[in-house]
Amino acid sequence: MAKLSVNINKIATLRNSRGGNNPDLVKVALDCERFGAEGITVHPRPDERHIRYQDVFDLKAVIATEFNIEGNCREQKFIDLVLANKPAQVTLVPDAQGQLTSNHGWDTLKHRDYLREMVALFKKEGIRVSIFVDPVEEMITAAADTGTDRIELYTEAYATEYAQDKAKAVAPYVEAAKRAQELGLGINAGHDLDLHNLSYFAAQVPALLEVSIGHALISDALYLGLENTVQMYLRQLKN
Ligand SMILES: CC(=O)[C@@H](O)[C@H](O)COP(=O)(O)O
Ligand SMILES: NCC(=O)COP(=O)(O)O
Repeated sequence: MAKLSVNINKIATLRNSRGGNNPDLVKVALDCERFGAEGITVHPRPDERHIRYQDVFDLKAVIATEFNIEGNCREQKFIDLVLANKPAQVTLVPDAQGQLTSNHGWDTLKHRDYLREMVALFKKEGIRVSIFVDPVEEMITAAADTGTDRIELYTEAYATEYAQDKAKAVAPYVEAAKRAQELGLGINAGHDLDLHNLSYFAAQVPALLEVSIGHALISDALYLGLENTVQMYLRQLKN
């Protein structure tokens, strides 16, 4: 069964909107672990609009499951942060500065030499490396040439097309995973996976090791916890 790594970026977004420590990011990470999550994912961005660099140190000190740090290794600050914390896994994502969210995988052909250098740097420190890629055969093949341990398949296209034709939506991911398997690469996946599209993806894509899920999971936590919470507030007003 693929592991679930919970991406807690959105908890930090909410916390930062008031400047205090509510919700408490570290507590949420520990709660996710207590409830069965097998990993915690964060994606610190250069503007620190959600995960702050200090959060990474605070999380690393306490979490017991797999810590996965995602980000763009073109930022020296990101490289230093990862090397200082030595997470179980670093996922290299080619986002531009100020980008709203991740929207494409690496061009592993164009950036093969650079990625090879980055992969070696992190692996030397005992950190597993995963490269974020679109489900395109040449990109998977060139990713293997970098020496990376794993790839993370960027699943936004699957999530968007799922409602219309799920078999067609998943087909490129199945092919990409087969190619990755042939090349000896581990397979992760993420972006816009949710309660509707996840089980089909996990059933169809061979050798899936890990999914990282944030936006939908945190949104669902609000929906599913809202009834209890409203009732608790109402109880406070009764006397
Ligand atoms: C790498 C990836 O797939 C993203 O989903 C990312 O981790 C989310 O980042 P934001 O929370 O900033 O949208
Ligand atoms: N790597 C993908 C991730 O961490 C979470 O993506 P999303 O569920 O927030 O779209």
